[in-house]
Amino acid sequence: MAAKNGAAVVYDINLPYTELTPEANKTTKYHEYLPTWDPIWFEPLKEFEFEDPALRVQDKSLPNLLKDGAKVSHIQPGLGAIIEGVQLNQLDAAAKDELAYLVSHRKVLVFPNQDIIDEGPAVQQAFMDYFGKRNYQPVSGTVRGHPGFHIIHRDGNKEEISNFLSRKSTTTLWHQDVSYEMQPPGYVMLGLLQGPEVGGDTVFTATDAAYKRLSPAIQSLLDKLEAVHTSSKMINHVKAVGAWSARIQRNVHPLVEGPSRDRREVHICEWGVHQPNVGLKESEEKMLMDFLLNHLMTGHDFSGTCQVATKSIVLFDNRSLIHSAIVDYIDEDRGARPRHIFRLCAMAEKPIPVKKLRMCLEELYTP
Ligand SMILES: O=C(O)CCC(=O)C(=O)O
Ligand SMILES: [Fe+2]
Repeated sequence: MAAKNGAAVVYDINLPYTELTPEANKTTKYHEYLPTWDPIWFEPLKEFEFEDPALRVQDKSLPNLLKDGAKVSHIQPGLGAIIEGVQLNQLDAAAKDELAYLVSHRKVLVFPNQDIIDEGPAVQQAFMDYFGKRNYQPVSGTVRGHPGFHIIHRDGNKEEISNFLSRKSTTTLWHQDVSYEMQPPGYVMLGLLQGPEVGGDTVFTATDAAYKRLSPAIQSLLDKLEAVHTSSKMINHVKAVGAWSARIQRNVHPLVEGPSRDRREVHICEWGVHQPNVGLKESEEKMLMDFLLNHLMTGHDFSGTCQVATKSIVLFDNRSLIHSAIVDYIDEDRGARPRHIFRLCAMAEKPIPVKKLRMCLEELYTP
């Protein structure tokens, strides 16, 4: 097999689509997007060049993106915006650069009623390829023929949800997407194919704002630390549900990092904030993690909720946020009401040890 940088090699073995109950089979609207678990080998990634499209923008009034009729409503003063009157499938290169600029400044944008939702996986993947190197996640169900897609489909899923809640007191799982890659995703797209009328929202917390709130003493301690990011827990989950997965990814990133932009963000992984050179002890590491997680999760002045209605596209900057799905659309008898979402990630720069907090709570069952 020729070693290509991060390429996906799809074997000629088509496993059946995720099995649905007859009821879920009827309610599912986008069968083409049901998760498939065909064996795919992902070549390890080598370092690659990344140029952030946001850095090409000169005119900060964003005239190519925000034309007449576009409406920008902030979700929270420092975070998030709902953009109406813009169709993502109509954007040219200059407008996409401005989109990247707006995403990286507001951190998360919601675009309701997007026609691109119905244009198929090839069009959606091509759109996201503009924003960085395509990500193949080695541990998730994907769209057959389009291994860049990561799919979450819930309809019923009674056993999975009750197993999960037998160990956890909430469905909230704060994380950063695919942070175990050497060059983790920057721009990320979520597309809601089908969702409940109420609920199924996504919460976001800004890790640069969280860092700024800390005292200089704590900041300078965090500045010296690194965190281990690994896909091993997700792979264990994937194996537990009987699926196939290709490789464990593990990378060590600075805990606090700063991109070529002007802010500091914290990047943490739940199962490791340690730096052998600094030599934190286990109890110190635990104390620090508990403190940071609590700080990030309870900082409602730098977090917000996005209402993600059917046919919405959400774009967020994975470098300066952590986020969580909210699985609150569960009926006692049936389990989850239908919710079907795809995620596409565009990988960005290698985290560099300057000033931002990379946070990942990836004890996840899916992402
Ligand atoms: O379902 C959502 O709202 C978010 C999903 C997510 O965080 C992920 O797939 O990584
Ligand atoms: Fe995620």
